[in-house]
Amino acid sequence: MLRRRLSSLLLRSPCSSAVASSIQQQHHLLLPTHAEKPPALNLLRLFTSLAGTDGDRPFIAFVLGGPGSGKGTQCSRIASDFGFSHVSAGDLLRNEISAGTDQGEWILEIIREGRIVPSEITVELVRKAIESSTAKRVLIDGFPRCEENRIAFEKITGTEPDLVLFFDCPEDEMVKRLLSRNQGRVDDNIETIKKRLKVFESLNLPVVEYYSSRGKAHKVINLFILRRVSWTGALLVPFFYEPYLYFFDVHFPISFTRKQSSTLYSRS
Ligand SMILES: Nc1ncnc2c1ncn2[C@@H]1O[C@H](COP(=O)(O)OP(=O)(O)O)[C@@H](O)[C@H]1O
Ligand SMILES: O=c1ccn([C@@H]2O[C@H](COP(=O)(O)OP(=O)(O)O)[C@@H](O)[C@H]2O)c(=O)[nH]1
Ligand SMILES: [Mg+2]
Repeated sequence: MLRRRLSSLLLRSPCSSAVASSIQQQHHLLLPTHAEKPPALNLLRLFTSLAGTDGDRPFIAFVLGGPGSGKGTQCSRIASDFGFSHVSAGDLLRNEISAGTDQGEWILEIIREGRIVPSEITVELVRKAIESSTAKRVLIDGFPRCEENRIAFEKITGTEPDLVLFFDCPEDEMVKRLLSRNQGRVDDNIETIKKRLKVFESLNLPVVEYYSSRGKAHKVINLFILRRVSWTGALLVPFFYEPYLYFFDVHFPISFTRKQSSTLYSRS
């Protein structure tokens, strides 16, 4: 309750809109002119709305972003605050490994090498998780990882996501976070991280771009900006120190070309 009140204050705060508009300006040049841009989406309004509560299937949001961009952290928060079910594709795969299933060993090797597990495995795991969830709204964290995943999911389930959130975060920040994540993961070492970043850029960004061209993807600027600002001692309150990015009301359509997106990512 307190969190929601704080967040609505934050949404209205001049500080957040100033930072938002400066970020928007910063990225403005990267955005090509599209005749029809999807309307900006108020994430908080969406999370608290009744979207997805009256159909035969849940409201589905894909949550994409580079490794370490904060998908898992923020999904847990959104799920507990707004009643979403949180389906993490990576966790589903890791469960297979720890359950010692036939395919577990093979999955472990793929994850260790930072590659993408074949669609027939992941789509099935994600599909079952969605089906067994009783929630009206589901966050699918870290899937689809590539166009092939996306096409297989849409074909097998006959479903498209209602929304795609793209967590934007510079590479150096992602690397720093992964190296200090301390979850004992076989893929959080610098060699595998480099491979994962390459896979993200070459295979996962096209999925974001696909949904962006269909007006479904929305970029969420990562809180690292607020964290940096906060160290400057600007008008900030303690809860800014928490990685609480989804309340930071910056959301605008993503529409950048591959070349432009790599510029974005290679910026330090
Ligand atoms: N906005 C943030 N600012 C700083 N650290 C963060 C932020 N979001 C997540 N983290 C930290 O970064 C690491 C990676 O986050 P995680 O949510 O696991 O990312 P992903 O699921 O995208 O790989 C975790 O240790 C998490 O605590
Ligand atoms: O749909 C998916 C999700 C994950 N992975 C594999 O699982 C690893 C870890 O995924 P997770 O989403 O947990 O990593 P994160 O991006 O959250 O750090 C990835 O690098 C891939 O090797 C995959 O192949 N397909
Ligand atoms: Mg994760």
